[in-house]
Parts: sequence; structure tokens; C-alpha cells
Amino acid sequence: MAKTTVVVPEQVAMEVAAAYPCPGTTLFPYPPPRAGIAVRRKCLQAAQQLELGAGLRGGWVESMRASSPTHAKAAAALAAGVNEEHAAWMARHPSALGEFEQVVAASKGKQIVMFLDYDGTLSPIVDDPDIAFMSETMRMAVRSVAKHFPTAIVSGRCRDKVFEFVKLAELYYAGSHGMDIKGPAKPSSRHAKAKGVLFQPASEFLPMIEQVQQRLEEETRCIPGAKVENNKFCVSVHFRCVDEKSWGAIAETVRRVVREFPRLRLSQGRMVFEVRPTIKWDKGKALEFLLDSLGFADCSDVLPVYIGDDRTDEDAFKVLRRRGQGVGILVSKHPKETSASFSLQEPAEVMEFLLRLVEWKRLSRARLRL
Ligand SMILES: O=P(O)(O)OC[C@H]1O[C@H](O[C@H]2O[C@H](CO)[C@@H](O)[C@H](O)[C@H]2O)[C@H](O)[C@@H](O)[C@@H]1O
Repeated sequence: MAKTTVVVPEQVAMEVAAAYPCPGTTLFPYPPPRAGIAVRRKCLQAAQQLELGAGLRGGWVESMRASSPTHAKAAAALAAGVNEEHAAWMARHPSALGEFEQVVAASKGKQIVMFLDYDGTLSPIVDDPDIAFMSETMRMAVRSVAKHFPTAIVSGRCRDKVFEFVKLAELYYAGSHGMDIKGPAKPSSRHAKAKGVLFQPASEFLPMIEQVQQRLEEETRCIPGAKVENNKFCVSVHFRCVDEKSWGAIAETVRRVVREFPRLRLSQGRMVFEVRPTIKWDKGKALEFLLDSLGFADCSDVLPVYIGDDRTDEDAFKVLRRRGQGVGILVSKHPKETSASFSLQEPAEVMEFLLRLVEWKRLSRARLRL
């Protein structure tokens, strides 16, 4: 798929490269080294099955059940004493707060670039996606982070919608799972000065997305609780408020409608079906595009930190693994199959992590001045 809209990336690259030179040559190995705690493979496998594996084995409805970590099955499993599996999982994906020193040590001589998912990462998961607001304290934490590090929000949401929630003009925004990328509207002192749309690789799909949205609305209207959300270059069909008895019906309906559009594909997030173009573009590609735009294309002295909670964030975690560079942090209270190295339990911990990062940066700068 050709890149359809590219505005100012070279200028952005030059300006940001000037602000963030790339000294030194060391490359942080990924996943980062950590204290060895024996992982019992069997327990880990059991833990992983709570999420992705269930979908593969038991079909769509099983996958839907597994798509909410708060689902009764996962909760009951934990309550019944799957603590052992949880401990094994935590050994493989330790808390980014607990291992904070290790995370920041990895950034020595490197420029941190922060990538933040929105739902479930900056805002708690709620029933109504239209009111998934982030707290003012979280906003302040993100604002502080962006003062020190180039920062991007990478979301499945429509970019305008996620901007309405975050309200910080100094950030990069990658909406529609990275298919709609825009630089900061308000340049911050040391960061990118990009204005306007940087990249929309799926523009040609806009009419098709509108058609599929219409079809999905028509066909799911009779399913109480179903909600279709237009995310510009993709569409979400929420089933969080649909009675479990109707999950088979909604899954079948969505699959049937999507089959009418061979150039669209269907995936699943947290209690949501996601319909999007078949182009090879995802949050991982968006991360790489943003790093390139920031002037870090072939630079080993950058440390991308990506924090996200959903399956679509795995594409970004995988990119970090492949590059052998960066820190992937999964937000989850429950064991999940993931390519992330670290974990945080919930948005409150994400905020704590961001604030610690800001404080650490402030102190390092103060030390340098002494
Ligand atoms: O990439 P993200 O920013 O995490 O977006 C993924 C989806 O997030 C939203 O849905 C999720 O959050 C809702 C509000 O908490 C919740 O009701 C829903 O069950 C979750 O799946 C958003 O509404 C979707 O469009 C995004 O695709």
C-alpha cells in the first residue's frame, strides 16, 4: 500500500534530531536482563490460556469470553489459586515499577521516546466508550513526560476522539491503530515542530469504512447493548454491554457483514470487535514511522518505551523485540500472552511510572548541573 499523505517528516526529523543527538553506540539488549527466577513452563501455559489461547481453541465466543481480563472465568481462576501461575508470569514480565532502576539504567546515553496507548492504559476501562475520560492527574503526568521526552499516543480510536480525551497539543497522535498519524499541533520547546497530518496510509478505505459501519449498525441494531463506533479508518463493535447469551449472535453477525468486504479484516480487542483495512499497517508500524520521523531511523541510542494493554499493542511490543531495542510494558492484572518485557497492573500504576520517570529525569539533570 502506497503512503498517501506525508507532510513535513524531513523537517521534523531535522529539528528533532538536532534537539536529540544520538551519541554513543551501545544497544540495549531486548528483552532486558533481569534477575533470573525460574519459570515453570506448565504454569505459564495455563496462565496464557486465560486470554489468547482460549480464542484459538474454542472459537469466537470463547475468545470473546477471554477478551475481558475481568471476566468471571479469569477472576474465578485467580481466586481459586492460580497465584502460582501469576507469580510465574510476573517472573517473566516483572513490574516496571519494581524494576524501575533497571528500566532507567537501560536508557543511559539514550533518548527515551514514549509511546502510550489510551484505553486501559491512560484511562480505566468503562462500559461506555464515549465517557472513557482520563483523570486530570493522569493528564498532568503525561504533560510532564512530554516535557522531557517526545511522546505519542497510539490508539485504536479515531485520532480526533482520542485528542478530545487527552487534550495535549504537544503530543504526537496515532489514531485508528496507527493509520492516522499527526505531529504536535503545539510544538513544545525541545520536541517536534510538526504540524498537519503526517501519515494516513489507509485514506482510500474511508468510503468502505463508512459502508461497513452502516451495515454493522443495521445488522446489530436488534442486539441489545451492541455499539458500533466509527474510528475513521476502522470500526469497533462493542459487546461489553451485550448479554453473554447473545455473544454468538453478535460474533456471527459481525463476521457475516465483514465477509461482504474482502478488503477488510476482523480482529478482537477487549470486549470489542475491530474491523479494519487489510493493509500491512498496525501500531508496530506506527511506532517505527514515528521513530523515523523523529530522526531515530538507524539510531541505536534511542530507547522507545511502549505502554499498552490490548492485543493490538502486541504489534508494537513485537517490533521492539525484533529491533532488540526498547522497553515494552503490558498493562494487565492477569497473565496474558505478551511480547512485552515488563508489566504494570492498571492505569494508576502507569501514572506512577510516568511520574517516577519525570522525577528521575529531573534529578539526573540536576546532578549534571552540579
Ligand atoms: O488502542 P486503544 O486506545 O486501547 O483503543 C482500543 C479500543 O478502545 C476502546 O474500547 C475499549 O475501551 C472502552 C472504554 O473503556 C471499553 O468500553 C471497551 O470495552 C474497550 O474495548 C474504544 O472504544 C475502541 O474503539 C478501541 O478500538
